[in-house]
Amino acid sequence: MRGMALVDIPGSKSLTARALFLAAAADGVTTLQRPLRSDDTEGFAEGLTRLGYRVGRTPDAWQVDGRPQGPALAEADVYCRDGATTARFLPTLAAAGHGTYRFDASPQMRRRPLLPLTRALRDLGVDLRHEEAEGHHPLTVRAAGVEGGDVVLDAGQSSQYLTALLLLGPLTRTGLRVTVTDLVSVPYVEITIAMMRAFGVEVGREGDTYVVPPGGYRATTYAIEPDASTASYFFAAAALTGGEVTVPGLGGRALQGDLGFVDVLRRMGARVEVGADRTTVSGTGELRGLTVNMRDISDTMPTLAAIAPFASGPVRIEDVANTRVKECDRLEACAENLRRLGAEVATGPDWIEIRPGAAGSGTAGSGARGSLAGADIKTYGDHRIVMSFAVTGLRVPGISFDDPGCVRKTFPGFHEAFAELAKVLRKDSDG
Ligand SMILES: O=C(O)C1=C[C@@H](OP(=O)(O)O)[C@@H](O)[C@H](O)C1
Ligand SMILES: C=C(OP(=O)(O)O)C(=O)O
Repeated sequence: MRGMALVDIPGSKSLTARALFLAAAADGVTTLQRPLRSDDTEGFAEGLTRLGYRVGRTPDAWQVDGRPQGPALAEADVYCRDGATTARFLPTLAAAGHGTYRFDASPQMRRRPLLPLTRALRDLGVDLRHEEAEGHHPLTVRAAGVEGGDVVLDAGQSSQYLTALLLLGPLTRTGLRVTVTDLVSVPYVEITIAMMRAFGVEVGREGDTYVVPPGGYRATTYAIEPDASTASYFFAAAALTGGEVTVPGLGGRALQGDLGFVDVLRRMGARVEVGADRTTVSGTGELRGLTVNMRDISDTMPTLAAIAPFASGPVRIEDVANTRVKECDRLEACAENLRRLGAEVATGPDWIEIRPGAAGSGTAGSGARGSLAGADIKTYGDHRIVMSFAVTGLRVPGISFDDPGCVRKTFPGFHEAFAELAKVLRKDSDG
C-alpha cells in the first residue's frame, strides 16, 4: 500500500511578516491567528518591539497594538537577523514615523541588496543612510513622516521592494504612486494587495503604476495560511516516492503563488487535487523531465532541483536569476550539491539544467534510481537548501548537512516533521 500522510504545515512566513506590518500600522488591536513561529517572524516581531510597538504572543495567536502615527520610541536599534522581509519592510515602516532608527542584520542578510528600495525612499524625501556599503545593512533612517507622491522602482531583483512601498502608501500624507520598470515574484505582490484589502485599503493599478491611497489601515483579526513554500517539500516527497501527501488549509482559496509548485509536479506526472481548502499530491511512479519558468515561484526552484535527477528526462528551470541573491546563490548551491551527489548539472545566468541520474553513469533516460551517492550537503546557511535536499534523501541514503539547524529561519521543527513523513512513506512502501 502507498504511504498516505496528512501534514500540518506551519503558517506562512510572507503572510505573517505582512500581517505584523499591517497590524503595527493599523488603528486598533489586531489578532493574528496561527502566525508562523520561526526565526524570521520572531525577528520581525522583536523588531517591532524594539521600535516600541506592543506585540503580545501566545502559542496560537499574536496581538499587536497598532500605532498609525509610527513607532512609539524616538530612537531604536533593530537587528533584523537573516530575514529579508524584516530588513526591507521595517525600515520602510519606521520611515513613516518620527525618530532615528538604526537597522542591522546578520552577515548573510548584510550581503543581500536593498538599494532600489532605499533609493525610492530617498526619492520620497526619506533621510536614509547606509553605514558601510551603499545599498546594504546597516542603515539609519531619520524619520519625519513621508509626504507621498510618485516614485519609480526597479523590482527586477526582488518584489519585496515593491511590497515595502505599497505597505507604506497608506501611511503617507498624500498617498503613493509606484511605477515599476521590472518586477519578479509577482504573486507576492498580489499577496500584499490582498492583505492590504483585508486591513481596509484598496490598491489601484494603472498599467505598471500601483496607486495607493492615503488614510491608514483598519485593525482586524487575520488568520495566517500554512506556508506554501514549506509545503513544497512535502508535496515533492509524495511525487518522488509514490506516496500521497495532503496539506489541509492550502487550496484554491490560498493567496500564495508558491502553491503553483503542485502544477509543476502535475506536469511531471504526479496526480494533484486542489480542493477549496486542501491540496493532495500523489506520486504515480512517473516523473517526467520538463522545462519550466519559475520566475513567479522561485523559492521552490531548489525543491524541484533536488528531485530533478530522478526525472526520466532533463529538468530545465528558467528565469530565476534572482535566486542568486537569496540566502545564498541558490543556483550555484543547488548545482554544487547535486554534483556532490553525482548528478550532471549545468547553470547559466538565470537557469539550471539537471540531467537524469548520475553523471557519466550512462543511465540517462532511466531515471537512474539509486545511482546517486550520499554526501555532506553544503548548506550556506540556507534553510531551503536543507529542506530541498532532505527530499532527495528519501531516495539517496547517506545525505547529511553541514548546518541542519538553519531551517530555523522558516520551520524550526522541519527535521522532526519530515522524519515523521519519511516513516509513513517508508513503512507503506516496505509492507
Ligand atoms: O515578499 C515576500 O514575502 C517574499 C518574496 C519573495 O522574494 P523576492 O521578491 O525577492 O523574490 C520570496 O522569495 C521570499 O521568500 C518572500
Ligand atoms: C528568499 C527567502 O527569504 P527572504 O527573502 O524573505 O529572506 C526564502 O524564504 O526563501
